[in-house]
Amino acid sequence: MTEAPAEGHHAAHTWQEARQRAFDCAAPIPPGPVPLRSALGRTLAADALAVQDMPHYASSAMDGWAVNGSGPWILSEPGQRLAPHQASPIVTGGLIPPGAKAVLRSESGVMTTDDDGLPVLALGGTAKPGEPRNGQHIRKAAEEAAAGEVLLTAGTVLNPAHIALAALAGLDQVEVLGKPLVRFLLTGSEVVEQGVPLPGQVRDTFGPQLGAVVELLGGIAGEQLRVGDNYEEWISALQDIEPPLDHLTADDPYQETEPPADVVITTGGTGRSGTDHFRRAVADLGGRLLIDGIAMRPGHPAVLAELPDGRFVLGLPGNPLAAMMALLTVGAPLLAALGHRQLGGVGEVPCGAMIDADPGRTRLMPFKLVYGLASPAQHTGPGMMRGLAGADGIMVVPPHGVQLGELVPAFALPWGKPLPAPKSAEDKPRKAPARQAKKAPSGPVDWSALDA
Ligand SMILES: Nc1nc2c(c(=O)[nH]1)N[C@H]1C(S)=C(S)[C@@H](COP(=O)(O)OP(=O)(O)OC[C@H]3O[C@@H](n4cnc5c(N)ncnc54)[C@H](O)[C@@H]3O)O[C@H]1N2
Ligand code: MOO
Repeated sequence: MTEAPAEGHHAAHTWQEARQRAFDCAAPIPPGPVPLRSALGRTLAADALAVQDMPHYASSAMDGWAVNGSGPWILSEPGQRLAPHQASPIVTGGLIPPGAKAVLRSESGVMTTDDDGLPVLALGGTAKPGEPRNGQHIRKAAEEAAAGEVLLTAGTVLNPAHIALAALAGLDQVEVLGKPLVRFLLTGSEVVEQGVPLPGQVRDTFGPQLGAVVELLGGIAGEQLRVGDNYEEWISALQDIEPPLDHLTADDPYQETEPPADVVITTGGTGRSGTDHFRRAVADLGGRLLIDGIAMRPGHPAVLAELPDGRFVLGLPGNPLAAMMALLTVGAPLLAALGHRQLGGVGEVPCGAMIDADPGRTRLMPFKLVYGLASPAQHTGPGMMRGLAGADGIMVVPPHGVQLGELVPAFALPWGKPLPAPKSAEDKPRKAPARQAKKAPSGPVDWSALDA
């Protein structure tokens, strides 16, 4: 389907084309090892095996004495081989000495003397008859797993217990599917990071937000770099957006420092004014544009490029809501492709309003669900965040508009609940024929909640 070009002078992709192109242009990042401390939420690319028996030695489960045979026992030095009727002190987790058959808990034994006045250990205290049974209170070697046993299978999404198990198994790192590392280049000399902005200044919405959204979209949020509106700053930031050298810790075998980014997300500078440098910077670096504008609103100036070193650069418009819509349209499929995931589906919701046509462009409208109908949110200007902050999802309104009650394509927010499942056939609203203006049904819908 070809839509008319969006505002401006260049042919843009449709919303659907842009999503698909962002997904198709990237290949999954190959698997690689990560240290256990970075493995949470990662997907195992290969089975994780026990490096050695677990536990790898027989140990005591109690504080007390390792004993051989029945009492009374003559005490010997800890760690030495025990002959029958010998015992030696041991603590929980201690290595069971050769010859030991069981562990007597400290509360079940007493030190006393034999007929010759020599010190011996005898049953006493809370000891039960027959205590200790053979093997009692000994954690046998390999009782959890034998060396080489598969503990976690490929495909497992690692939770904290999996990571602890891998550590217990003697692993320092695990092989996981690739996950895109994203760095941020936030531009604009009018942007301030804290306090109340003066006229002409604007509070930065991206710094506190983008990393979190990228993580929700399956990326790893890396460093943020800020530059003003000067072209030289822009280009050197895009060239050198690798971490500063003082982050390098040469003696850390697991690299505390970030590896090169897979994706750089820039904010602002996508327009075509003198201070908007995205396209020129990409061209000067020898990169190529993959998406140059999208026939959608808001977010139409979004750009996606690939640099000669393989990094993708996603240019988000400076307007905060526009940037989010561009990120969900282009960034989400790109990160999914790089991260071994499928292109997210687009669902449908019944529309709670009639939305006029806007030839040539798709509109992305934050909506709230009111009695099961998607009602366009208020406060959704490209520079506003209030509508999105309270939204249940985003409607993808086609250029020809939507009739009241008609099903409209929609997607859930990365931080929100999934869209409600479509209702059964009988109570599913009918798809109204496109472009056919119908009168709004005067059915028994209570709109009072919309005023809330
Ligand atoms: N003549 C035209 N002007 C504009 C067009 C157009 O088609 N023709 N499109 C408008 C649309 S739509 C958008 S979106 C913006 C895109 O602008 P840029 O990507 O070049 O972004 P900037 O100009 O740098 O900033 C736009 C706006 O966003 C604010 N901003 C920037 N960074 C932040 C931040 N970190 N936090 C909050 N707000 C930020 C900035 O102050 C501007 O108000 O172009 C329109 N113009
Ligand atoms: O398309 Mo702009 O991105 O509306 O704010």
